Amino acid sequence: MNPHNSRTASLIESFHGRLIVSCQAYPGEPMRNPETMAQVARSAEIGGAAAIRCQGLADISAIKGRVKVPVIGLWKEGEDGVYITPTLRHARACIMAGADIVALDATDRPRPDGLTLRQTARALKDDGAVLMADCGCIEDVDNAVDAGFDIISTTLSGYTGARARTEGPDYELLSQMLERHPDIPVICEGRVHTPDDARRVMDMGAWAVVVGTAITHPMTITSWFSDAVRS
Ligand SMILES: CC(=O)N[C@H](C=O)[C@@H](O)[C@H](O)[C@H](O)COP(=O)(O)O
Repeated sequence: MNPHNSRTASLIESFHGRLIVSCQAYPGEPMRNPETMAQVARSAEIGGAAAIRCQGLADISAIKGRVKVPVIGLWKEGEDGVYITPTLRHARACIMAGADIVALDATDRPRPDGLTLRQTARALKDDGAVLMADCGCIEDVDNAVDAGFDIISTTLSGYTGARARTEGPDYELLSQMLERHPDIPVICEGRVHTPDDARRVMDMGAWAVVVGTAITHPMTITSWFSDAVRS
C-alpha cells in the first residue's frame, strides 16, 4: 500500500464500498452554474453519495460549502490531449478551491506545462495532496502507481485511443487493475449507467464506483428515453 498518513487513509476509507456521484455540466449547457451544481451535489449526498466528484474552481468551491462528504475536484481545460487537470497549477488551484482529493489525467501524453506525470505527482504529494489517477489503459495505471497516486480509476478508458470505448463500463480494464494492484483502491468510472452496472463493478472488487451522466446529466438521460420512445 502507498504510505498513507491516517488522515488520507480515513478519507479514502469513507467511500469504501460506496457510490461517488460526479456532478458536471459541460460548456454551453443550461445547468453550467455553480449554484445549480451545488444543489445537484447536495441532492446526491442526501440520496446516498459518499463523495462528490466535480469540475472547475467555482463548482468545487460551491459544492465544498454545501456537502459534508469528501469532494474530488478536477479542472478541465482544453479538449485535445490532456484536459483533466492538465498542469500542476490546475491541480493546486483545485486544492485551494476546496477539493479533498484532486483527480488528474494520468496518461503519458505531453502535459501543457512540460512536467511529466511523475514530476506533477511528486510536487503534489510534497504539498500533502491526495491524488486520484484518471487512467485510459493498464500502462497508465502502472505509471500512476509508480508515480505515487493514492487512487487509480478507469475514468479515461475509451477516451484516449488506447482502448476501445465499451458500451458500458470497461470491465476488462477494471479486472486487470484489480489483479495487478490489489493494494491500491481501484475505482470504476465511466459509462456506469445502471444500478446493475454499479453492483457488478462492486462485486468484482472495486473500492468504489463513480456515476456521472446517469444521475446528474438530464440532457443525456432524457435523450435515452426520447430515443426509446421514438424508435
Ligand atoms: C472522459 C471524461 O472527460 N470524463 C469526465 C471526468 O470527469 C466526466 O465527463 C464524466 O462524466 C465522468 O467521468 C463520469 O462518467 P459518466 O458520465 O460516464 O458516468
